[in-house]
Amino acid sequence: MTARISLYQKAEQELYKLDRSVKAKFYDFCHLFRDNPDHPGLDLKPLKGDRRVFRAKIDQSYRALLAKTGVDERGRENWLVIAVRHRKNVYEELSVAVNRVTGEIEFVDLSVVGESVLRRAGVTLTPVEVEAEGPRTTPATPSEPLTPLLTNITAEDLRGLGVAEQLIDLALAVTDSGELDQLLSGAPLLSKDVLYGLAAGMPMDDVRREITAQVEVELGNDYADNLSAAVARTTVTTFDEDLKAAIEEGDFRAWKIFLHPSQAKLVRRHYNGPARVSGGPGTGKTIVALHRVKHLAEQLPPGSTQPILLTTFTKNLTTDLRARLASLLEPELLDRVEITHIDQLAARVLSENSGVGISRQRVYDTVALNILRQMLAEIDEQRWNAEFLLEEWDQVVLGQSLNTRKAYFDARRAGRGRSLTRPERNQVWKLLEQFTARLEKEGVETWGQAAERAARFEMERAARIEERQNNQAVGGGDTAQPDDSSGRRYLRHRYQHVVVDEAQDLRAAHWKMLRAMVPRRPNDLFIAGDTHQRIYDHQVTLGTVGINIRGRSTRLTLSYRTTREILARAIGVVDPRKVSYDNLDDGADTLDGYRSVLTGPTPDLVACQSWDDELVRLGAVLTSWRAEMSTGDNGVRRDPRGDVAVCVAERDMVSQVMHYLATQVGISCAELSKDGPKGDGEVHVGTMHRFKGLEYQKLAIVGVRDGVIPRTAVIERYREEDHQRAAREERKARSLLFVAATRARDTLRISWHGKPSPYLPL
Ligand SMILES: Nc1ncnc2c1ncn2[C@@H]1O[C@H](COP(=O)(O)OP(=O)(O)OP(=O)(O)O)[C@@H](O)[C@H]1O
Repeated sequence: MTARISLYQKAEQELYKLDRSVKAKFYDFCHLFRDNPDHPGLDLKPLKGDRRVFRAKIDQSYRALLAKTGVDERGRENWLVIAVRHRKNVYEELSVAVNRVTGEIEFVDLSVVGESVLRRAGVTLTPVEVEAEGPRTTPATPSEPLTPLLTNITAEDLRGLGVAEQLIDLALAVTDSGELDQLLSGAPLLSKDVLYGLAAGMPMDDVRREITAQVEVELGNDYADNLSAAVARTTVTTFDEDLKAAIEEGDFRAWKIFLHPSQAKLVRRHYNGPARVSGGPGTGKTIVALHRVKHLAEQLPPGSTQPILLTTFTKNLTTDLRARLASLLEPELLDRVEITHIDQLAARVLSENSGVGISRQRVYDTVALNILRQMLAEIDEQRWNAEFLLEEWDQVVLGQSLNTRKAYFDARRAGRGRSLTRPERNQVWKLLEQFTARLEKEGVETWGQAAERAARFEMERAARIEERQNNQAVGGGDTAQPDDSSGRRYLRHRYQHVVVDEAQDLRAAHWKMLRAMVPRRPNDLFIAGDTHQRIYDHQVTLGTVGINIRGRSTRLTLSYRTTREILARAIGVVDPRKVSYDNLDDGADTLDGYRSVLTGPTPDLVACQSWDDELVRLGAVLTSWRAEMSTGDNGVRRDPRGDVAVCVAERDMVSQVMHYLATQVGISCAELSKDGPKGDGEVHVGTMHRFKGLEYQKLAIVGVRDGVIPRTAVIERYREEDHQRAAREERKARSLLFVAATRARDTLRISWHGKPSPYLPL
């Protein structure tokens, strides 16, 4: 009799942690088991508690726990490996169940539960093998008058929210977060999410709406006994296709195979229009966006016309997205996707339309600001300062595509701080006309201007497409006629689907351009972003640029990247009690319920005497990190290249840090540029802006002092003349530090000299 083997997600995670030699033996075990589950060497036996669960021998010390989930049409038995563990941690009471909310197979690992909790809940565990440790726990004793961690919650509540049956009494017996951690380290995902949510103070209704309802499916009456149907609903790795690779590649492959149910639901959902996913750093927004692209690509017919656009704000992130997508998609599916960063896309639209406009060198706002300053000095303009005018131009004039003075007089200036009288608007308009003429004369345009022009071209095209479709509907011509405006493209929408990552930083013009590039129909735009991480000045209400996400917004709350210790401090930086964040629409976004299941060392917050002192201490820490990381599991040496980074608060510090580390400490560095790391130096060094979207195992942030984070001089100046602008600058500085701090996976160290930044949670 042959068998088919699949692997439960939890079991796969357990495997990652085992010694290489045990992994190899497990692989051999699977081969043997597939050929003949009754092979005497495997010693397959049911447990006494749940007779659907069997144990089998991998080697002298390790056992596999398996559930027989059915027999296929060829008479082959289907087995699911639910756990791989040392024999002393195999107990007769272990069981599998089908979750009443998700309909998925669940295995509750009671072997990790703390003694005191087992005792309070009156649970006894009997080791399967005689020579293993004696029974765990004694019956409940009444002498522990401890207050439960979860109060005002009943067993029935937990059951309704989808907590695994075996965990309910135990969860109610837990008295502190340490016990909860221990209990949940072996728990099914939904139970983990629900219980962590409740423990973090999420109201029950929110847990039901944001966690349980997200993964709920309709189940028939016999769901509890039908393991075969339950396996079909559960994400598993099959032995034939993925198992070897999964074992060999370890955790790095996890996200490619297992999406959290709340992530998977977003990936596969049918949306009647634009949809948005939000969530704190590391909650998997990018992963969801990548899987969404895969899902959309799979629905499309073959071809290489790239009907899906995956775009993001910065150039270096497209490199990362491209690499991740290439590892997720077959080449033929990859051919259906274009990956371009948003400015590059705008530039392409402009070059395709170059016959219509003039081509100018594109410059950053800092260059434009200098030109404007110079112009104001030349004409001796004292009433308006350059920063205010540039912002007014970028946000109001360009932001709303205002082409005439009349339009500017009528324009809404919401969020701009001070109001302007009609004569003042007249003055401002005149100065801005002079300024744009000056830019033109110098042969330059800002990226904001370029985006605006590109949006206009695309909107005009969209209008022509619509017109032609209307004509066609009443008996007119073909929609695939050449479009004269570019001469290179046909008159149809560029894309069928657009997926956007880091959405919080896009400009209004970018959104208008994207909106025009894709027809208005289901699944047109999928938008991932977190407004707590907005580090540029572009705040957009999507509704005003024709993108309606109402009723199609979902928030992810579980961080996969950052430890709980790091999150706790990072949340203090954005301080949701003091600062409010938008939801890319008219409402507010929050980080409520944002949590991590990972734990690690408490971040180091280090006060230094001077910048030199900061450098010396940084060098010492990096040296110790290198030593620690170079010796991996089992003493095998490992190259920590690219896993450690130094993030600096001021531009000048990049070269200073790199020079110091290279010459005084002997650590080679790679500067994080707009295109990603330059060279293959061991430690990446860059400014906070460059860290957007990236992650590192260990991260040091240096120079986090008052006056720099935030730039007090700039803020004080604004505070006098433009209150809202000052508040915006402060919020941006908080977000910058928040983005930087949440790039660390395991270890975070923040240092400063002089007075620390007021945003540091000291
Ligand atoms: N289902 C999953 N299984 C395993 N790992 C995951 C999963 N989802 C996300 N991750 C991991 O968590 C980390 C963060 O994911 P991702 O970059 O998608 O988060 P994000 O929400 O886009 O973060 P940020 O807002 O900080 O850019 C990555 O290392 C990713 O591989």
